[in-house]
Amino acid sequence: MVRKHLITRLRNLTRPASHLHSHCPNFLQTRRHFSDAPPPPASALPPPPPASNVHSKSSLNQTELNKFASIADTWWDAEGPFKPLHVMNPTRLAFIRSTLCRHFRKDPHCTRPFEGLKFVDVGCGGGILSEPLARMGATVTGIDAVEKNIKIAHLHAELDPITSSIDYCCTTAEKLVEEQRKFDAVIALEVIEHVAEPAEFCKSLSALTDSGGAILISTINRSMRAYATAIIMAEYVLHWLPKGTHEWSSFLTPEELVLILQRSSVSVQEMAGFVYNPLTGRWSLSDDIGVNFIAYGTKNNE
Ligand SMILES: C[S@@+](CC[C@H](N)C(=O)[O-])C[C@H]1O[C@@H](n2cnc3c(N)ncnc32)[C@H](O)[C@@H]1O
Ligand SMILES: [Mg+2]
Repeated sequence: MVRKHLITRLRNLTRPASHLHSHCPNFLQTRRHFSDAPPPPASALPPPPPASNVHSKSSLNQTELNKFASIADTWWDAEGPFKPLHVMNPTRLAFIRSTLCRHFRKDPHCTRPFEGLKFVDVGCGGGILSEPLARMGATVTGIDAVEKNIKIAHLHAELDPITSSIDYCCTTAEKLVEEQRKFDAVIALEVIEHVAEPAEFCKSLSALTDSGGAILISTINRSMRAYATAIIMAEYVLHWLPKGTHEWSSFLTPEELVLILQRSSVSVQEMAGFVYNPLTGRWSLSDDIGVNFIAYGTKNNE
């Protein structure tokens, strides 16, 4: 049901941008289905650069990286600043399992459905997503721009023979592109709102994806509700996250993410929201993409 709604919305969204602009003058208004924030000016998205531009700009935003470096030793403290990611993990893994099993025609009920597939976890932090992916059989490369994160991730993964196979490296997506690395699935959860150039970052993620491969990105919608819940509530009232973790202006709306990915040769096939139930303390998948959301896309044939 959730999936049906979103797939119908996505059919409209994933038509070429030029088509939307020329035949659907109300496009910016229809965005309000997804976001209650005022629409950005039409110039908010830069025009696509020429195809010959092979050198991506750096995705590094040193202010953001400093924030993560300062709390790196708390990655595996389930009650620490990364508690929200730990609590969200089963829900986001459910989405990843279901979309990638369909994508790669794997049995979602088997214990190691991703056996034989190469995944890269971009902005892996301490490895809280990389580890379960490895347990599900994937050959995982985890990369992060913060050296301390990679050290923690490596030390933790060493505790278990299955996760000790994860290849952790302190680097960036654009550097892996320069090394001509390719993966079956490229996953970047809760990273894009912390990078310097989201559109360039998506181009790098796309370049890392093998033809026929898949991309998964999760982030926070630039909506008023996200400002109220993901920033005011989470940082200033409930103290789930350190104050200043997120900049509202760095969030992308689902529509912007779809367009940026489209310009990077990635077609978004499905989106889902993550919603928090304060009574159970659990997250679940929803068609409400007004705050936290995840997108699954496929690399177009070039
Ligand atoms: C909120 S954490 C998400 C961690 C992990 N993806 C997860 O969801 O469990 C964001 C991570 O992205 C990393 N990061 C930020 N900018 C990056 C960049 N340009 N390239 C690689 N990693 C980056 C940070 O160091 C941090 O570990
Ligand atoms: Mg974040």
